Amino acid sequence: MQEQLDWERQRAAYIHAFIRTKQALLKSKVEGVHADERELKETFWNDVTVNFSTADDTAETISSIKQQAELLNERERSAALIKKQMKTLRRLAESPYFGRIDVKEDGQSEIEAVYIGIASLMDEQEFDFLIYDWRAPICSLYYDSEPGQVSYTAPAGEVHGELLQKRQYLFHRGELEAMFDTTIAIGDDRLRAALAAGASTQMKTIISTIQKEQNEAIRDEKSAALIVQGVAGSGKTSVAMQRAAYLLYRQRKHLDASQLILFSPNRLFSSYVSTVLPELGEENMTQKTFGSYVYERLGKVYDVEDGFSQLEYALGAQHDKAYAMRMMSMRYKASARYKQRMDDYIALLHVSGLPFCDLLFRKEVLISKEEMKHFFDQLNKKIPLTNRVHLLAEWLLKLIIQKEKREHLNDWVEAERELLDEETLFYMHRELQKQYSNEDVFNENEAVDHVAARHLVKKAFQPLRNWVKSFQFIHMPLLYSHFLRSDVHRDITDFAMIADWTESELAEKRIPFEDTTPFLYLQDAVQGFRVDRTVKHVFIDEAQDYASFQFAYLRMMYPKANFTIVGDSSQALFPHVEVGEGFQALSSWAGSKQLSFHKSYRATKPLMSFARELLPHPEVIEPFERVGETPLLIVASNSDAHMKAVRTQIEAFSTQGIKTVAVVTKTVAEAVRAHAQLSEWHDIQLVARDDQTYQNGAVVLPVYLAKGLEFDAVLVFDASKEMYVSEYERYHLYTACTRAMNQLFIFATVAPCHWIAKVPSHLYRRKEATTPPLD
Ligand SMILES: Nc1ncnc2c1ncn2[C@@H]1O[C@H](COP(=O)(O)OP(=O)(O)OP(=O)(O)O)[C@@H](O)[C@H]1O
Repeated sequence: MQEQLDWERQRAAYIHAFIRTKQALLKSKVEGVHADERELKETFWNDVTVNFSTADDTAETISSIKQQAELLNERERSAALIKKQMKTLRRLAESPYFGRIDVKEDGQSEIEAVYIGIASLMDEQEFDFLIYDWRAPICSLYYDSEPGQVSYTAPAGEVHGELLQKRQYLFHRGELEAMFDTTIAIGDDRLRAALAAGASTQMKTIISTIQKEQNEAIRDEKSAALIVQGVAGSGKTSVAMQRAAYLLYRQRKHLDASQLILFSPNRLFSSYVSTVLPELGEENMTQKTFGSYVYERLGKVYDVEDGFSQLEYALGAQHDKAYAMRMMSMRYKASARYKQRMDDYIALLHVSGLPFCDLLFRKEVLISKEEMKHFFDQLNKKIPLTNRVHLLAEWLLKLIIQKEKREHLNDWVEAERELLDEETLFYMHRELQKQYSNEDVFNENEAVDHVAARHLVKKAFQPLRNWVKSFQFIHMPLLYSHFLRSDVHRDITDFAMIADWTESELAEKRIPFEDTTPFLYLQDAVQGFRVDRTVKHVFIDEAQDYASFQFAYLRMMYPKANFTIVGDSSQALFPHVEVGEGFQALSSWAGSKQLSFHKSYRATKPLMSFARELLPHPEVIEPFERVGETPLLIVASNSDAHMKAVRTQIEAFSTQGIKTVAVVTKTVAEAVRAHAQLSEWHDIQLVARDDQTYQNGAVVLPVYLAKGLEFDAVLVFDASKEMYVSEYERYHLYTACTRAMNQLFIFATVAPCHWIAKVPSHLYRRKEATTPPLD
């Protein structure tokens, strides 16, 4: 083995030297391009013949400017390309490869040693790949296969052969530190080492330790929708991110990062994953949250409730007398049944027509809703509904122009003209003088009056044009309530109450979160769907929190896109989604492929063995073998003792130098209260909104903002008896516990909730905390 290690060290040194030479070459190349660029900029006008005397001269001038600009652009593009190559080389210099497979293809006499790294490195003179990009087809064998007969799919078809050996390498600052031969997939030791390095506030890449089941998801190129149901910590987000990098590499001729979009659960999460693609040498993709998308579309006109406010209500407003009704409203409106009923309703709109709003100008009706209805109804009903709406908009805009022309004679114009300030009048004079500078006869004052009147009328009419262009002449709240009042909902108990409540919200221009997607859908159905055909791939993370209605909507909005949808039903946090309902709906998508991940990598074995017992079917989760301490349940005799115990633990973590510590609460209100008390003693951050960022250290946050993230240590702030009661609060508790990588502490006053009480006692330690002496 020593002999082989020496040989590998020599090769590593050779590769290192090769990279250095290449770096030097690129450095001088980029300097040359920059020098060219500078010279081009300095001499730009020397090489352009500027002559505007005749049309031909002008055309020639423009063409020569264009030519120069193109030259400059070309230099800038080459400089950018070289810089990208230099960046890749810098990464390779640090750790050139992490794996090697020896493959003998059928029909070939030679054994090829394939070294695998973050990017490929080629010796162009020898036509030799010194390093293969991990995304190259042959590298699939590294992740999937054990030594023996193997095959992989190459662009030209299936390749068969024998895998003779698999080796892993550890580099530190460019130096080969260790290597291991392995017969199984990717050695557990390497993975354990990666996980033991602990949590960080930016997600890490996993390319050197991708597991077989993960590799299948990353490399799938056939499915129109790849759906991954995976337990907590099974690598769903990691897979989604490496898959994006994989697709960008494999389809690089016709796919770039701007055509990829990721729907993430919140902005904290967006920032957590934002470094993965750049680290893999790719541009970042666009990231959105569903809430931000809805806000973009409806937020200008309506007060749109966000998902987190809805959740806070669901978790904390049980005393509200409308609570049961609201919860029912959330579930029903998110369901596939509700969408189907809305589709049926929309299909009839071309006959039943639409409700309109009066167009008001200075508090008076300029065009009445009856006039609109009259125009709309006399249009041929065979014309699609959205086209008729557009025809009505055109007609309204024409009427507005006509009315605008007559408006300057009205008294208000005269009155407002008197109020125009000096500066505006001065500019009007100047404009007029410019316009009429060659004319002899010119009554300037009269002309200014005229211009001022036109200016005032135009300004006053502009909002009317915008109103029409944004289709506000359709009374959307009324249309939505017509749908609520239609008798298709008769099988829903007490639906009249839901309809009354929704109408009263809409009357105040408020849209409850559960109504946002249906409302948008109905609005788009009459105004025309604003689909985005440029997006080629949509990634949806934490998909368990999407209702089937939301999935259906997104699918329609991105008609040219394939989908990668990852989630875990056991982490369903949102009350509007019936657990598993959204996922079930996905199975009917044409061309979809479903994969399940059962192995959980994030937490140590004792932590995951405990957390899975919180679920109805713990057996489906397979914890990864990694040693650690069992969770500690601390039951305090009263709230003072409870607080003291939490404080003591945070202090202990700080002394131990643990970098990421999260105090996880059920709601934001609880987080604010906890933070108020803890911050008297510790330097601790509060994350109460999804636009806040988190650096290292201790943080208090509600579970729905912690979802998707991970921490070295997690303290479940309060898991007392009355805190986690219902079935879906059970999933909140599970989500909170599964954020921990290495240490988990659960606090309760008097008694823990029954979800914890039913966990077998050998899976955790228990400690009592009594009233502390006064500080
Ligand atoms: N193959 C792997 N190699 C190294 N680390 C991995 C691998 N798979 C997962 N991990 C690590 O496990 C942790 C959990 O991964 P990730 O966040 O992708 O899981 P998830 O399924 O999205 O989790 P959750 O649903 O609980 O948020 C991360 O630290 C990730 O780096």
